[in-house]
Amino acid sequence: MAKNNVEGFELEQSHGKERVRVARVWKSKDGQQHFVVEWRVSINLVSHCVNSYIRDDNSDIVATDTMKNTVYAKAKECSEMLSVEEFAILLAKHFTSFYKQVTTAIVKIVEKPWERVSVEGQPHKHGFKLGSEKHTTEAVVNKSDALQLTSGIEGLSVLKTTQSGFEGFVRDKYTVLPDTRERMLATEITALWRYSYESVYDVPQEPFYFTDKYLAVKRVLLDTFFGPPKEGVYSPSVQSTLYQMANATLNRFPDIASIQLKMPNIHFLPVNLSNKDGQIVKFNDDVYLPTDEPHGSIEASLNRNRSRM
Ligand SMILES: O=c1[nH]c(=O)c2[nH]c(=O)[nH]c2[nH]1
Repeated sequence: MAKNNVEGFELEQSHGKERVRVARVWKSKDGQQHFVVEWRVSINLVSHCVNSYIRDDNSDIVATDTMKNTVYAKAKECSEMLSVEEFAILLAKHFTSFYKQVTTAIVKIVEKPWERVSVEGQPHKHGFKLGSEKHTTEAVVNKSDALQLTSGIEGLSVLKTTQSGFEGFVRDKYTVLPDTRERMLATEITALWRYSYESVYDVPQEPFYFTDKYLAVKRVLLDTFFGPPKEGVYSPSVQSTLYQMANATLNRFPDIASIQLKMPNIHFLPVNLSNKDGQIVKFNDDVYLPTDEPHGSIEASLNRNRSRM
């Protein structure tokens, strides 16, 4: 936010355009294979335009309509396919370098998960279907090209039918939940990690560096959640599993400085049914009532100790 003292008050302001949708198609050299991304872009500019608030003078305003058009113009200019992170940095850098009054640009993008389909066992040249979890990013760039870059995953729904329990928690007069070493564990992971690059010039230039990193982080999160394919891994709580996932990510990726994970505990309730004649359904880790609310909310972030960076 830009801060100004005006008429005895402190005014903080920024403006931008939210949810600009763009899709971009690239073609292989021979034109045969197509690639597509669909992005939802939100731009927020911190700029010196206090006169628009207090003097009805818009001469310093970058119109939000212009910001929207810039998304399409820059998408057109990108003749080579690039990662969502690179596009966010490129856009943010444009705003801070092109407009003298813009001090900081914040660009957030959510990528829709279009995935190439296979038909008759072969990857289709131009056919895609929508997947589930989304790749997100936020680039904050200021005039001196300082960068804060975060990426994330939204809506990664996972479930395991065993190797989960919860016991030894606080027990008081309101507690009814029994201790268990056998339950279903289901969650929808939201992850947000911050890269340690501090300037737009520090960012690795290898093509798809951040796309590959996104896929690798997702792999580590999932592998840690599930454990090995045959035996799995026991989860004593969502808290413990969340910590293991965050810890594995920071250990594996030196250029990730911190990670935040949100893992709601989505309950699958045991079904037991009886009537006056007796029991109809006796729960034996088999029939569940899936729910979406209420759900437990468990979140934490893990940061590298600054002294070790
Ligand atoms: O893994 C869990 N963590 C909790 O904090 C909690 N609370 C609860 O009722 N069930 C669970 N499970």
